[in-house]
Amino acid sequence: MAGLDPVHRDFFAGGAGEERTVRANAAAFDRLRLLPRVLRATGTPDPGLTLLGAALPGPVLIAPTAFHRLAHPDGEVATARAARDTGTVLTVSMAATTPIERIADTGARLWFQLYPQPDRDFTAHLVERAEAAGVTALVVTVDSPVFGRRERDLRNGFLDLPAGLVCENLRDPATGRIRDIVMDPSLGWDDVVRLRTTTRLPILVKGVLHPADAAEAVARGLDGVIVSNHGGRQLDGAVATIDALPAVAAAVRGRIPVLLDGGVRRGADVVTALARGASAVLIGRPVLWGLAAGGRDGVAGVLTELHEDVVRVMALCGAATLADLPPDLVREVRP
Ligand SMILES: Cc1cc2nc3c(=O)[nH]c(=O)nc-3n(C[C@H](O)[C@H](O)[C@H](O)COP(=O)(O)O)c2cc1C
Ligand SMILES: CCCCCCC(=O)C(=O)O
Repeated sequence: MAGLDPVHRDFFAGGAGEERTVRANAAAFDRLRLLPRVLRATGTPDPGLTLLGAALPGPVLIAPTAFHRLAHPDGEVATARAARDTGTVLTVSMAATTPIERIADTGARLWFQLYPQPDRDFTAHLVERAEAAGVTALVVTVDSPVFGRRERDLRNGFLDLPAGLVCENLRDPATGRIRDIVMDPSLGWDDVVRLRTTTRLPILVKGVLHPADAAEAVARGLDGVIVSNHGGRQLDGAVATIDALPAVAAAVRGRIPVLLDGGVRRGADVVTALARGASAVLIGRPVLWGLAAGGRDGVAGVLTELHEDVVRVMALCGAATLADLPPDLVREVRP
């Protein structure tokens, strides 16, 4: 990407270990094909949906990604303006480089992603701050008991943000200092459920791949699961998300929304994920590339093109609405 420091580009593009899971997310979509229906007189398809009580124009949301000001000086504010102007949700990373209040000032619909910290009081403060800023859901990332081994970053010596950039939402209210993010290997289901004592926001768990964990999320009264392997940045060798999705959807049986991220790049990928049981999808890196290329306009361009592609693919599959995307629309082919 022109203008993007190669070290930062590697941070955005890279994954853990051999990057097998980064590649697997895309390769798994490549093994799936659509079996379209014809002569359904659909007219122009409507990809709108209601998710956690909110009407959205389409099923593509923005996944939480760290450090947007590495991609563009306007950082998360630019991303939020694009989300607002296209009507989608921006999931703000806990590792955002802009205070949540400034992001919320754009008027975008926001969710807030959280790594629960071992300091439970600080975690409660973070959640209260995000809720006060106006976010409408909490996304708890559960695939990171430890930090993945990101070999590009190790090779590049990328350990710290450049001078002037910090994780603005990690400011300690008592000292004014920025705290480090701690990946907590002692985190358990009880800790996630306990967040209910701090917030009335719906809680989604992000990073679920096993159907038994999805069933546990339902049993624990959580509000949604996001099938995710963190874009291949945590467990290298983890299953591709589109391969994990059908069993997760079967375990959840429609009781709470199932979302998916990882390798979604085209309208056909979105339609494939919805036919396999997702209510909606999220995209990570494409937003960062749009942001690096053109700030707000670059992100809006990525979101608009993908939205239009979803509508086109729905038309070509004979689907008038998202309810017209049954599992038998998707066929697996040999590699
Ligand atoms: C540069 C980068 C930073 C990320 N930061 C976070 C984060 O702070 N919190 C989180 O839960 N996931 C984070 N993720 C994972 C994304 O939310 C998402 O799961 C992944 O990017 C989806 O895959 P895709 O990039 O192929 O669309 C990050 C991903 C990337 C590429
Ligand atoms: C120690 C900083 C943690 C930032 C985490 C961002 C993230 O999740 C990623 O995948 O990168």
